[in-house]
Amino acid sequence: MRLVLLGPPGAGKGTQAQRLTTRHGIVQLSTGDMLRAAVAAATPVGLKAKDIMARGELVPDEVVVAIVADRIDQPDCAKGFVLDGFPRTPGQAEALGAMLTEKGLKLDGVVELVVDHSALVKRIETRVAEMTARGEAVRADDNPEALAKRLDAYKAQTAPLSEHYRKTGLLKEVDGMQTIDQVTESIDRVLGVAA
Ligand SMILES: Nc1ncnc2c1ncn2[C@@H]1O[C@H](COP(=O)(O)OP(=O)(O)O)[C@@H](O)[C@H]1O
Repeated sequence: MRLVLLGPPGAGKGTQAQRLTTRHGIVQLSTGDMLRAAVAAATPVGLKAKDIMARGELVPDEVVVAIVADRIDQPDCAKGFVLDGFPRTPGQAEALGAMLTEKGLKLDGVVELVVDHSALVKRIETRVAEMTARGEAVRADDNPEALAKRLDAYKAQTAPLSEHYRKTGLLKEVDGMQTIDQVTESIDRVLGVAA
């Protein structure tokens, strides 16, 4: 199964992607996690991405596309994957389409977690408070200024992808305001798969 998870920051993509991996034996490809790993390891990509990410802006398409292209060639992706945080721009969606066509693969679905934007700020504040309480490091972009930018970037560059995938018949919308378990059930339902 090859899936894309769409949804704004704080929509719960990471949580649901994780659940999809354990339930369906596919791998989670989170460009956010891959980029944060590159920043932590101070690789050339990490050095390029660090400040852009901390500001809440988008890393250039060619950087992210190259990372994903390398990753989906790895053997563990053969059984399928769920892309979390990619594609995020029309250019990335086009690059993904080309990449898959070239490999003779296709997407099975694009699941959009539909959430109330006013709830997102609260969710991210809660995530920060919980991580701080556990003594974990908080993400550099989990602050009000960067979050506002991430939401703006989503609205301007990522939200148009819903329309694109609706036209191709791949889009499946799920109410992301339900409980975590209910969202998981709804995803299984729209995909027509049982856990
Ligand atoms: N596909 C992508 N294209 C460009 N930048 C990306 C992409 N994925 C992640 N990033 C960078 O990493 C940051 C964090 O991404 P992510 O972990 O998916 O966070 P969230 O969905 O919570 O905003 C983004 O704000 C952006 O700077």
